[in-house]
Amino acid sequence: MRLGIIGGSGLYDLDDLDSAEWRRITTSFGDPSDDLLFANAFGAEFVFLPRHGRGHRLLPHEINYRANIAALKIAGCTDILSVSACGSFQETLAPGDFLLVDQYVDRTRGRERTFFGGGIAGHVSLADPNCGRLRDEVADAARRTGIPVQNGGTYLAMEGPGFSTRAESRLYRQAGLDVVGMTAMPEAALAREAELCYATLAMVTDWDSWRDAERGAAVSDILAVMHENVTRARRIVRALIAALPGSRPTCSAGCDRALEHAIVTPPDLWPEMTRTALRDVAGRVIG
Ligand SMILES: CSC[C@H]1O[C@H](OP(=O)(O)O)[C@H](O)[C@@H]1O
Ligand SMILES: Nc1ncnc2[nH]cnc12
Repeated sequence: MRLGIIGGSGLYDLDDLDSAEWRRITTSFGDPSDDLLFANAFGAEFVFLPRHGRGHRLLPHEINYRANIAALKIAGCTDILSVSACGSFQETLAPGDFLLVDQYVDRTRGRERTFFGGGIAGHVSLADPNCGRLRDEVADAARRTGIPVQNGGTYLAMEGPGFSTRAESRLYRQAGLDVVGMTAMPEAALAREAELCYATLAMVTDWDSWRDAERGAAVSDILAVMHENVTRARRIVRALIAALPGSRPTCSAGCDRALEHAIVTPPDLWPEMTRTALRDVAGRVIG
C-alpha cells in the first residue's frame, strides 16, 4: 500500500520526514500542479503533492486534476488522502474543526472530469464517492492524536474562485450540506476512475457567508485559521502514515475494482491513442 497525500490550501509540504525528494512526473493528461515529494517516515513510503503548487500559484479551476491523479497513480499510490480547507454551513462545525467527508455535491463547471472519452466510453459508480475503509482509518488516526474529527458529512464543490453569495450560502445550508470548498470535485471522481481509494479530510476555516452579523468568507480570515490549524492536520496525517499496513488489503469498499464493469465500448473498438493514454490510470483493465 502506498499513500498519496494531496495538500490543499496551507499544506504545501510535510515535516518530520526521514528522507524526501521532489520528483517531476509527466502524464498522458499533462503536468501535475508541481513535482511530487517522495518521502519516507515511520518506515512507510508515501507521496505528497501540493494541489495548488508550492507557493499556491493555481486557482481551483486552473488545477489539472487529471494530471494530479494520474501522476499519483504512476507514482504507485493505491490510496489518496486529500486535505482541504472549507467553509462551514453547520453550527456544529466551527473554524478549526475537522470533518471526514462522505458525500459531495458537484457544482463545478467546465473542468475535465473524466479520463474516458476519445473512443472509449466508461462510467464509474459514484453513489459512495469515497473510500469508507480509508475514511475510517483516518478517523482512527485522528482519535489516536486526540484531535476530534466528525466522520461523515457532505461537501459542496463550487466553481469559484469568488466565494458564495449570501443567498447561495443560505440555500446550501437549508439543503443540509455541511461544508463548501472548490477542489474535491472532480478530484474524487477521477480517483475513482483510477481505482484509487480516496478520502477528503476537510479543515473548517470559516462560516462561509450565511451568518447575518458577519462579513462572510474572506481569505485573510481563512488563512489565519489555516495557519493555526495546519499543525493539527499534519499530526493526523503522521498518525495515519505510522499505521499504514505494508501491503494493500483488497478494498472492502471496492475502490480498487471500480472499473470492473465500467467500460461500455468493446476492446476491439478502442483507439490505440486513447488506450495508450488510459494505461497511466487504468492499466489493470486496459492491458
Ligand atoms: C485560500 S481560500 C480558497 C481555497 O481554499 C480551498 O482550497 P483546498 O480545497 O485546496 O484546500 C478552496 O477549495 C479554495 O481553493
Ligand atoms: N467558504 C469557502 N468557500 C469555498 N472554499 C473555501 N475554502 C475555504 N473556505 C471556503
